[in-house]
Amino acid sequence: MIEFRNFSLTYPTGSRPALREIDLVVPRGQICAVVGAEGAGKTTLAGVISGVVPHMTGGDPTGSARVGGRLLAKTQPSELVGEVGLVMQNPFNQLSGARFSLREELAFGLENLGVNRAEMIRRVEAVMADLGLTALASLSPYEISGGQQQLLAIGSALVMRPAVMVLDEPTSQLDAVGAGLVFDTLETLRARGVTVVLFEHRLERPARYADRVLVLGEGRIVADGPPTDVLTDPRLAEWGVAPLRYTTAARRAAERGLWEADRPLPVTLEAAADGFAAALKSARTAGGL
Ligand SMILES: Nc1ncnc2c1ncn2[C@@H]1O[C@H](COP(=O)(O)OP(=O)(O)OP(=O)(O)O)[C@@H](O)[C@H]1O
Repeated sequence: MIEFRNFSLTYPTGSRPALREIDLVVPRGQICAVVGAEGAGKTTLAGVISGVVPHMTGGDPTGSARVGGRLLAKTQPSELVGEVGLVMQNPFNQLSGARFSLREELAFGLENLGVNRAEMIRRVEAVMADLGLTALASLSPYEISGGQQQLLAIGSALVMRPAVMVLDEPTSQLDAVGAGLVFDTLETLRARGVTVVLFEHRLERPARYADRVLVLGEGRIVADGPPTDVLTDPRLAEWGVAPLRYTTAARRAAERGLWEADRPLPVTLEAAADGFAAALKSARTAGGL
C-alpha cells in the first residue's frame, strides 16, 4: 500500500514545489493511473514512490510518504529493491551494462538478492514467456529494439516480484502487440495483489485498464476517481490533458441532443460505439431518420 499525507516537495533549484499537499492512499491490488500536463509532477511522484526522490536528486520534503508502511524519508532506494519496481521512460538507462544476454540481464537483480538458482531460473523463464521474450533469451540487451528493451526493463522489475510497480510511460516505444502484452501483465499483477502506479501521457490505456485515475496539475491532485468520471470531466483540457476523441465526439453529440440523456459519456471505443448505436436506434424509432 502507498500512503501520502500532506506531502510536498521542493527541489533544491526549484522556485516552487514540484508536489504540493499530496494526500493519497493506493491500496494493495489497485491499478492507479496518473496523468497531467508536462511539468505537472508525474516523474517526481514516480521518483518519490520508488525512493529516488529526494534521496538521489536532493529536495526538501514535508508531510509523510510511506510504501508498505516504510517511511520513505528514512528509507534508502537500495532498501526498497524487492518492494518497489520502477520502470522508467527510457529503457536503455535501465540496462545493467554488466550482462551479455537477456536471460542474464533478467537474472541480475535476483543474483544480487541471493535468490537460489532453481527459483531464479523459474522466475526468469516465466517472465520471458509472459512478455514474449523467450526467443530473444540469448541475444545481447544492446542488439534488440527499443521496444524489446522496454519489455526487458519491465521484465527486470517483474522478476523481483515487488509489492508495488511504478511504471513511467511503460509502453511509449512499443507497438500495439507489445503494449497489449504489458497491459495483460498488469491485469495479472492486479490479480496477485500488486499495487500498480502507471504514469501515462495517452489516456486510452488508463481508460481501459486503470481502477482509478489521478490528474496532477502544478503539483497538486486536481482530480481523483474512476476513469469514467475523471476522463469525462469537462475541466480535463483546463488541466492540460487532452480528452479522448470518443469522449469529445459524444459530448458534441450530447450538446446537440444526439446522445441518450442518461448514458454516461464514453471513455472506450466500445462504449462510444454502443452509445452512438443506441442514439441512432432511438432516432430511427422516433422517425427522425
Ligand atoms: N531534478 C530536478 N531539479 C529541479 N527541478 C526539477 C527536477 N525535476 C523536475 N523538476 C521540476 O519539477 C516540476 C515537476 O517536474 P516533473 O518532471 O515531475 O513533471 P512531469 O509531470 O513528469 O513532466 P513531463 O511530463 O514533462 O515528464 C517541473 O517544474 C520541473 O521543472
